[in-house]
Amino acid sequence: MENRFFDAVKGKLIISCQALPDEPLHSSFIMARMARAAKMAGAAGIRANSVVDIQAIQDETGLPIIGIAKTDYPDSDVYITPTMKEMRAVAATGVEVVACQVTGEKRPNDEKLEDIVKQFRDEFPDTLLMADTDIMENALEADRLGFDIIGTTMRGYTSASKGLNIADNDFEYLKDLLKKVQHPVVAEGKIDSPEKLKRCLDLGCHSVVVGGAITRPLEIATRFIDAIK
Ligand SMILES: CC(=O)N[C@H](C=O)[C@@H](O)[C@H](O)[C@H](O)COP(=O)(O)O
Repeated sequence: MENRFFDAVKGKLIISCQALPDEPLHSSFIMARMARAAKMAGAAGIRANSVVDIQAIQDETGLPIIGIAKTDYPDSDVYITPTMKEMRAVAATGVEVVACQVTGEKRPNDEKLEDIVKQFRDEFPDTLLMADTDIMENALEADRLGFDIIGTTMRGYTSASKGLNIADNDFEYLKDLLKKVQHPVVAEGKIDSPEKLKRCLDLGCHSVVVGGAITRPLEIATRFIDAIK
């Protein structure tokens, strides 16, 4: 089966529609409506968390989806689709891409990333794999392991990348990453303005994911409130 993802999103915007249980909009119904708005605005794809949200968004939009399952385990800091169990559940929805965290940290149950990739390829040969990375070392490891897409999702969110922002020094890190990896790069994480989206595409990213700046009203409202504090 041909995977439509790369053609569909090339040079375009993917909108992440996510709300965890502790967020005000937590609801598959609401996420599907968010995705409807994203599609109406012209988004080429959606990124979504959890099997139920993914299914609701598939029904609502028919757009290609990057699927994840955020899951906390007591023995690991890796939470984005951390084990083969979540990878399987997400892939079984029929999403075009499954993304998982690649940040060099120990995974739950001591699962090894290399084994997960092999197993996933065996079970889901038509589904693309995206690596949610934080620093160059881990992005290069994902590239070496054959991930189809190198994402910058975790930059600034791990101890190794604390305090860093993808936009630092006019996207210096992204420029370097684009030179060093073989697989297409999808910029994601803290891209919070149309200008930054455009810059990432101009630099050569295959596509860009924007989330909170579009779909998290609490985050958007807080930026306004902070301006008058
Ligand atoms: C670090 C982490 O858990 N990131 C998550 C990954 O799926 C989402 O919470 C983000 O919203 C998504 O990556 C898009 O990024 P931003 O919302 O910054 O545009």
